[in-house]
Amino acid sequence: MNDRELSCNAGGQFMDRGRMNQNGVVQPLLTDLYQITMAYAYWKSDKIDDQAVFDLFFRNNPFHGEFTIFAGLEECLKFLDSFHYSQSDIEYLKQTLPEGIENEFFEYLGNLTAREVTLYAIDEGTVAFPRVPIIKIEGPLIIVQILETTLLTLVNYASLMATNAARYRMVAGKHVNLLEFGLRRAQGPDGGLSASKYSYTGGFDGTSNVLAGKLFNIPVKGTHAHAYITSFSSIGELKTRLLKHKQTGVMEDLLEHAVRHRGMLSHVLDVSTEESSEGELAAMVSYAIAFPDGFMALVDTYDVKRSGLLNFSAVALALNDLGYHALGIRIDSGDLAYLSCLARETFEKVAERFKVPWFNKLTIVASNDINEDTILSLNEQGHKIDCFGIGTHLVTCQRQPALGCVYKLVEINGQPRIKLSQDVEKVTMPGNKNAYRLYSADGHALIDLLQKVSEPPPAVGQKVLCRHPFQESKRAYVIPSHVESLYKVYWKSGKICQQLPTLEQVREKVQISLKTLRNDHKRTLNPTPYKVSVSDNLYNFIHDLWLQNAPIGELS
Ligand SMILES: Nc1ncnc2c1ncn2[C@@H]1O[C@H](COP(=O)(O)OP(=O)(O)OP(=O)(O)O)[C@@H](O)[C@H]1O
Ligand SMILES: O=P(O)(O)OC[C@H]1O[C@H](OP(=O)(O)OP(=O)(O)O)[C@H](O)[C@@H]1O
Ligand SMILES: O=C(O)c1cccnc1
Ligand SMILES: [Mg+2]
Repeated sequence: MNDRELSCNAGGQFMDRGRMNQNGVVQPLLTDLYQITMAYAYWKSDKIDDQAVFDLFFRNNPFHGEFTIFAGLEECLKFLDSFHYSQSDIEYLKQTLPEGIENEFFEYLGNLTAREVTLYAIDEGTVAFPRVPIIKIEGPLIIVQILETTLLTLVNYASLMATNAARYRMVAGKHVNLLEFGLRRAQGPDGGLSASKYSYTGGFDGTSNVLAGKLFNIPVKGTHAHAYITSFSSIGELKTRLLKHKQTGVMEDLLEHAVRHRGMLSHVLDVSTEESSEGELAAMVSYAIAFPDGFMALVDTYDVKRSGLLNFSAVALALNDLGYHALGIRIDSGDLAYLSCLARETFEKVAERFKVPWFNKLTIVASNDINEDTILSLNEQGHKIDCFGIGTHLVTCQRQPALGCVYKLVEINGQPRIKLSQDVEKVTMPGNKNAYRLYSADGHALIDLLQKVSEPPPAVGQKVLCRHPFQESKRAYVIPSHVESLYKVYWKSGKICQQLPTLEQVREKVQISLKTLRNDHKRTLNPTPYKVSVSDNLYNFIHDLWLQNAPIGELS
């Protein structure tokens, strides 16, 4: 990937020197104004040396599921690495912030970096659960506060998208190809690029988005649109019919071969050539001449049975005469179960009748408003689809458009902080915590456990009391066969401190991590919630602090 081009292409007008490694729109001013006004107020009240700990976590899994895939970490680290306000940022803030802000504050901002920040995170691509912070950040209050919005925007959609894609992969199974076709429907250009990147992370095989292919090294794939077929209305419009034989190099008339096969096929397939579209035949011939080794045709423009499959088979057999193998078809409307079975039957008939066994293996791509439920339903009905092209519902995350990660202050100057709420679900877990995943002997994740950092980590083979964070009666003893400490230090003293995995490795991690989850946590209908717990010590600490902070009402 050429990082400089990434910046130029994706947000060139905003790019400053030193921000070469990331989409150019990701920069310190990509934040909410209140982070900067708070920074001034903190600064004015002499809080510049205060040390804070913030947790970044979500409260509910998306898509009525019981897991989330954590994604976006690498972008967060690049953001920390390049964090500084440029001269023009400072000029803009001077004009924009309310009058009366002291000039020394702007000098302070101009020198601000993320050097004194420490960021802990779980590995990108790992399954994550509600309330277990996926990122924990420590450092000077002003800078860690300022990072809130940008880190959230980098994690929220990335994780939502990777989770959505992983869910599509789970219902489609390992052997079906999944292509992301959503750029035209995505939430703007940047949403489109992120969608392509994180759907690949979540388990898609490729994208139609060419820039995403170039920037992230994702396989780019595609077929053609109905416009190509409808741009031809008769064979008379074909300006060239000639194609070089792959082996002999002799130029031959591809149309002539196709018309001859079409006549024979009409008997084999029991459809009349009269009813099929001549324009469609012409379009397919011309496309085959352009891509003789990659011929993939859209067959639903007029009528899949009466026209598309007949014309496709005729052109594919014509290509075969000239030494080429077609790739397959795409169906973009109608009953995809029925039509894919019809297409496969057609190919099997042609394979047998014309002695072309590879016809059995032609790829059938299906598209058209596909979502998780459509795939589940197609699976139930039985279908012969090898590849789904999925756009709108994947990239817009139609079933749940936001993940809802939040960023909460949990400790300041060594003192825990708690945010109370009428809604117990929204009460924050105070203090600086560590997170562990406890595994059973068969390798499945049993429970996540949060503890105070001062507590010793749980040990293999030793009984640990795991408590529900808020419901006193819910607790369990767990004897782990394996204990995973979930946090690694990813950023410290101005440096990325771990070898960052490639996108490919994060994609693999997703599948490995999902395998550690029991199937009942992953099923689509009424999945079992995965347990997230706190140690006895942390439980008591939370509840004491809660009581200390909750005002006592008076009735009169
Ligand atoms: N066998 C099937 N089972 C369940 N859903 C299906 C099946 N076949 C197709 N679908 C879905 O049904 C919807 C059909 O869309 P729609 O009603 O727009 O019809 P269409 O086939 O696209 O018609 P048109 O030719 O007018 O575009 C799509 O969302 C598609 O993914
Ligand atoms: O359906 P999606 O999951 O979003 O997948 C992408 C869609 O984009 C293309 O056509 P487009 O929708 O632009 O036009 P069409 O519906 O008229 O084919 C393609 O043919 C798919 O139908
Ligand atoms: O290549 C395709 O078939 C494609 C690409 C984008 C949208 N719909 C289809
Ligand atoms: Mg469509």
